[in-house]
Amino acid sequence: MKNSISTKAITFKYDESTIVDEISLQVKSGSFLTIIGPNGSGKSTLLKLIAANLTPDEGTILINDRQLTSYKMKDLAKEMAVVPQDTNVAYDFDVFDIVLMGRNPHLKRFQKEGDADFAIVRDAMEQTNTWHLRERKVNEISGGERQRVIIARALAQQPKIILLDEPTSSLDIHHQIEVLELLKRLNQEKEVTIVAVLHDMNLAARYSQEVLLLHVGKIITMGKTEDVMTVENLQRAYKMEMIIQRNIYTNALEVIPLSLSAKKEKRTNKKIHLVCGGGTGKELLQHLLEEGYKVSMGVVNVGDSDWELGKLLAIPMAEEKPFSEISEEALGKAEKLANESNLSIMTSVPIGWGNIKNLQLVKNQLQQSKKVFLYKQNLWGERTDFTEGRGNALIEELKSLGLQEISTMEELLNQLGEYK
Ligand SMILES: Nc1ncnc2c1ncn2[C@@H]1O[C@H](COP(=O)(O)OP(=O)(O)OP(=O)(O)O)[C@@H](O)[C@H]1O
Repeated sequence: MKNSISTKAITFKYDESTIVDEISLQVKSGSFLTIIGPNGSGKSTLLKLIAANLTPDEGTILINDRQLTSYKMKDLAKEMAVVPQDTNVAYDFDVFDIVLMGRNPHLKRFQKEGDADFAIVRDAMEQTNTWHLRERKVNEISGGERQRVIIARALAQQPKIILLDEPTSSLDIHHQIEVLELLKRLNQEKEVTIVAVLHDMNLAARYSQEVLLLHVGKIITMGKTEDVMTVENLQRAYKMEMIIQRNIYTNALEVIPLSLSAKKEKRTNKKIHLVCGGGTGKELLQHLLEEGYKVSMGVVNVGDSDWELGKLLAIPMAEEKPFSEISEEALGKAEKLANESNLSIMTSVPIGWGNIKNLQLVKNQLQQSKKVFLYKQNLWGERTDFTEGRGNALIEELKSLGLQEISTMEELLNQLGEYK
């Protein structure tokens, strides 16, 4: 398959600062590539170089296997349309006329637009949901409406390649999806090559087949979305902790940022063991990690939502098979983790015959004079004991052994502060 875009070691400097640093890349014809990277990494500059709005200091750019510099502007506009980040328009034309300008590259000198051109313009405006704006002045519509008008103009150009710089930045969630679905359709049905700068990594993962990750003017990696969007790659570029999972509805990769490294100065060697389950530990786990504690968990059942988060965060866990009673082996592992911790916290996990042995674990900790807090969340009302009273009776016994009940996160974190 031939390349739509090919750059060879392009470098661009503003004054003495190198903004794009010897970038070589190939975009195959019919690809949907998104460019991601932190602020100032050079995404817009790279796009402007490919769009011929800027000229590289070094290196060459080919568009459809032909030197970019050899194109006349009009010929280039037949091959490639550009939707810039800034969609302000210098002249106050009607919206319809702005979109009609997209037909200019296809007209001969002094040739007037014909019915076919008007039909193409109408179609482009309908696809971008802008037809109703046609008689409005382009600078008297909202930023999001104008963004869609400029996309309509790009469609009217009927190019083989569309470059877009943050095409969804001013759009509400409905129009974001509408525009991206439209780009996906153009890509799949008309084989238009799409290259878009997107800040939203989740949209990038959902719509593009390929991702280019840029960092201080260099490519960290470029390739299939799954290969690029890994915790390791994204952490290198964005310098923060995150988890990546598949969205249960779209099955697309989803990045969930965790504000952990912000609190590095809080790091402590104190360990806390969490006895939780059924999602009762998720919020607490995140707070504990943010406060710098090392956390272990268990016993939790495999597949449980606390277990899932623990897995994603590589938390040491004592685990048991799904829907199974806690085995001696799993209990032993949890005991070991709890023994290695400075203290334990039990959440308001409902007690059933499957997990009642976790109370034994708590009892053992208390009997060794170790501190154990009961975080009383009141998530389930009074329905937390499914063992005909055995669980509640055990909890009363644990309280008499020193289990300390706390009912707010704030108070719990304050109390833990004493153990730092
Ligand atoms: N006209 C300019 N003159 C001087 N420096 C510039 C100019 N335009 C951009 N820069 C600098 O070039 C670097 C890259 O900018 P660019 O807009 O390409 O980054 P970006 O990755 O698109 O960022 P963002 O995510 O914030 O849009 C930045 O440090 C920016 O300050």
